[in-house]
Amino acid sequence: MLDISSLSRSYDGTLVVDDVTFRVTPGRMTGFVGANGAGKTTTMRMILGVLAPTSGQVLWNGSPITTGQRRRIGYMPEERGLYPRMRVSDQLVFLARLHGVDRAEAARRARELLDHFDLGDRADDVLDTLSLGNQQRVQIAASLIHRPDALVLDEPFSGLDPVAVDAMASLLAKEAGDKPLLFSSHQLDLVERLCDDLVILSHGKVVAAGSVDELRGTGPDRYRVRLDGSDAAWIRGLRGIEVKDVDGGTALVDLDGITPSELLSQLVAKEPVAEFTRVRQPLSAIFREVNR
Ligand SMILES: Nc1ncnc2c1ncn2[C@@H]1O[C@H](COP(=O)(O)OP(=O)(O)OP(=O)(O)O)[C@@H](O)[C@H]1O
Repeated sequence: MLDISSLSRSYDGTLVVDDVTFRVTPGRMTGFVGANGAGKTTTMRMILGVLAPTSGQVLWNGSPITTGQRRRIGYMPEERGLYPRMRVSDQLVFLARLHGVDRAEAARRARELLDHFDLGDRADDVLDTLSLGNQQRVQIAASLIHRPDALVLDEPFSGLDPVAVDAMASLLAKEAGDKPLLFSSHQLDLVERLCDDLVILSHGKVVAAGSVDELRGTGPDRYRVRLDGSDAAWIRGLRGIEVKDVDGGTALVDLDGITPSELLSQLVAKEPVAEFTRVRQPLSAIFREVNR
């Protein structure tokens, strides 16, 4: 269990991470989102210990994290940091060796990851001869090379095409298994699809955190209603709802003091109902709301 506890960081007296607290639960993918400059990278650097917090701490299984435990985190830094002129496999073996993995195991693990990532035939190529997307895959492989106990990945999916994103995401989920996995992203649709939990940062503060399901359920109690008839305008006259939109036989309504069954009863009393669906907020709406 990885806990970020009241972490703050200031630069020249300006707080850029402000009392940030959240949990990265093992076995659940946690997405870390926020506008440019919100403080995601700074927070991740403090988790890894490459940047000292002004105050607060990082806990591993309830106790302040040690240097040894930090070394067991797989980190993909924003600035990346592989050697462009080094062969792909040599690079992975080198990184594994830095983590204390013996040479034979490092070579085996590098081969295994490259095969998983469909890069087996590029193992002996120099990194910068690979496409940017494939270099990105190698970066992800590098964060996994020492079989880490947790993963902290800064924008791991940037630059990948949608098919590669899905492939990488399922490999990451498999590799992470029941370990904590935190990743930052600007791609909200992707975060919504992949993550179990979400932390939204705005101007250095956590403005929303929880399971994606919980967060999407926090908006208005909104329903889409499709009637058999061609004009749903009459529902504006019903009590206990606020009609947001009417388009032919379809209407979007927020409940305002009545239950869904009460609304449905009022509707069917007048006309057959072809569809009655709860509309959950997309993540993009929550994101806009908290960043206002
Ligand atoms: N070394 C530094 N010196 C001064 N200010 C810094 C330094 N590093 C980061 N900052 C500032 O801290 C704030 C947070 O930056 P950070 O990189 O953590 O945001 P971010 O959420 O990762 O942004 P992005 O999504 O654009 O990568 C920004 O205002 C940035 O300018």
